[in-house]
Amino acid sequence: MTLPIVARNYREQSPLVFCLTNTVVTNFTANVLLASGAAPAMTDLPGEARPFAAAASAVLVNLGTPTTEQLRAMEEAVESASAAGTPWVLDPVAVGALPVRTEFARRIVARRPTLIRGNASEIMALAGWESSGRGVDSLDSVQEAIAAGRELAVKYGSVVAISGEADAIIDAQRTVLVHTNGIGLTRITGGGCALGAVCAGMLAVHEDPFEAAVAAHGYYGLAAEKALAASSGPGSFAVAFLDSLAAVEPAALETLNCEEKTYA
Ligand SMILES: Nc1ncnc2c1ncn2[C@@H]1O[C@H](COP(=O)(O)OP(=O)(O)O)[C@@H](O)[C@H]1O
Ligand SMILES: Cc1ncsc1CCOP(=O)(O)O
Repeated sequence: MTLPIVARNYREQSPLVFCLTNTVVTNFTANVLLASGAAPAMTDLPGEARPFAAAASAVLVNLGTPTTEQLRAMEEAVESASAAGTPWVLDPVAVGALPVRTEFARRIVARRPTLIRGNASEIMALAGWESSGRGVDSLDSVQEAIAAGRELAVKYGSVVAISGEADAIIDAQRTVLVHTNGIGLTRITGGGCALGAVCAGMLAVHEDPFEAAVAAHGYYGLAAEKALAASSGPGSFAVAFLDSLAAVEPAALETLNCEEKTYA
């Protein structure tokens, strides 16, 4: 895989990532994109979403705090991104746990996201499986969700990324586990949501979405490890994480601990 090249292209090209995301993590997500070298832009107004999705490098649709109006803007953005060939990421936050977004996510996924990114419970629920999410958190393991992820990948032609102790990246043929220590990210809000934005940016700079997703997870996880070593609790971790995103060298991805899995 060409992971360092993906990260280098990301820094050099600074993709414009249009985020329709939740109110909890908007500011953090913008800072994560800036620190990592991308350009964030947030709007969720119907009427603006359509032209912007066609002009942006990539689009993130995150269902964390949907409003009726935001859902309309998301439909516009997805329609427009699909027509323009703009890569887009679906993050099905709390799908399975809450009804309105679950119905919406199951409908919009049929528009074939370039990448579906979520925790194990969200991916299982999106695939129509029994799951045991607790609000925005997963109570299921990545291993339990891999078969559900593959079902989504086959059905919609999407890459699927499942976050957890190790992150699983899946498409119809391949499954790779990315091993980094991202535990610090589970102690602040937005750790998963901002990862979706970085994934969107990496998709914009590399033609193979599977490799782009692996690179995004690896880069993000390496930054989290560096930040953990430099911090003394969740507050200082959040600040150190931004510094680490800016400091991680693309070449660090050469030695990323990736495990290719084969399943029957
Ligand atoms: N148990 C864990 N140990 C180490 N890192 C984790 C663990 N769970 C999640 N992470 C990391 O935290 C980040 C956010 O993942 P997660 O918390 O699963 O997302 P979400 O916020 O969507 O539930 C990812 O980079 C993931 O690798
Ligand atoms: C707490 C919360 N509630 C609705 S969205 C959200 C943010 C969740 O962010 P993450 O799952 O990335 O920590």
